[in-house]
Amino acid sequence: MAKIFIDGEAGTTGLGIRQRIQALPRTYDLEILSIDPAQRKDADARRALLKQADIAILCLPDDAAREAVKLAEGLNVRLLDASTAHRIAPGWVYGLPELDEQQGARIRTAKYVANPGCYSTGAIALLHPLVTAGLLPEDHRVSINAVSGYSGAGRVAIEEHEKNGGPAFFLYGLDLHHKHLPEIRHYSGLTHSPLFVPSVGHFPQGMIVSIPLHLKDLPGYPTPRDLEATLTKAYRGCEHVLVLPPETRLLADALANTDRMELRVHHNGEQVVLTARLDNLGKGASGAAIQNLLLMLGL
Ligand SMILES: NC(=O)C1=CN([C@@H]2O[C@H](COP(=O)(O)OP(=O)(O)OC[C@H]3O[C@@H](n4cnc5c(N)ncnc54)[C@H](OP(=O)(O)O)[C@@H]3O)[C@@H](O)[C@H]2O)C=CC1
Ligand SMILES: CC(=O)N[C@@H](CCC(=O)OP(=O)(O)O)C(=O)O
Repeated sequence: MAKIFIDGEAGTTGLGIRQRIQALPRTYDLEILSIDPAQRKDADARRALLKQADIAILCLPDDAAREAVKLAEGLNVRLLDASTAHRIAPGWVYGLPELDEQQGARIRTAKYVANPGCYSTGAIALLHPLVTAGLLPEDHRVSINAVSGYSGAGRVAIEEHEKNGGPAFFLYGLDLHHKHLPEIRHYSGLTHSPLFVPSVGHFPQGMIVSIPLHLKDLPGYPTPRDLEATLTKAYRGCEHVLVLPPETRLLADALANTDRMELRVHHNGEQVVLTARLDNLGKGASGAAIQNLLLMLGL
């Protein structure tokens, strides 16, 4: 039986992971080690559970995640970190199994796996295959727009939205230094940091990441079909990522409570908008963590 400790189990991501583990078939034989809620921030109590666990999933703010890694030093436990702390850190494997054909195998044997950011999952899934195929030059200057459900900002924001009605819609990250940019740049293969404008709508779960491109600016003037065919080939056989035909209207929360992501190439022949739709708490967080956990366990 594999023992799993979810550090930060009571938070938004932690809760989603616990519910998903509990819903897995019993034959997977997983045991969740839970901490006494009164001791959830006590370093000794956390280390004691890290010592017993085969895998610990860190669902903590970045500083607390870094602290957990220190607490686990010298122990046999493998770590899956949902925070932003280790996404491009040396020695950590990026937990996006669909990144390329080897990524699943890298995750399977890794001691340290970093779960991707929600926006990053959509952006990298759209950009990486196009850069790899040479359709998008590495030094192309890319803009990314995105909207997330309010659960993306954690428990305190959820309470604010649900108690006070919350704002209908807002842009944020307007200093243009969003915390996901380093991983987006690193794993998409771009040499320039994209211009990224995230936003939040007054709906709990869901996300659309969209990337506009002028095809005439790309080498060889590719067609929308070239882009779609490249994405389709990259994700053939992937259970959680689907490349689908364009739509005229895309609802941001249509995949709420699923662990899927849908990619589309919308176009008018000369201009395209690539879109990734997902649940920020599903493929954008807890669903991805379960995918990684099962890979790490060889299940
Ligand atoms: N929400 C999302 O869509 C996504 C979130 N993430 C990442 O997952 C991590 C958790 O986020 P989220 O679940 O939204 O956040 P929440 O605020 O909902 O939950 C964080 C949890 O961590 C606990 N905690 C805080 N400090 C410590 C500590 N020092 N030791 C132990 N426990 C601690 C909190 O307890 P208390 O509330 O009592 O302080 C809370 O239970 C973050 O790094 C976030 O960036 C990743 C992908 C998406
Ligand atoms: C709506 C909202 O605020 N979203 C968060 C990102 C979600 C998240 O916490 O992502 P990671 O921890 O995986 O990086 C933000 O923009 O900071």
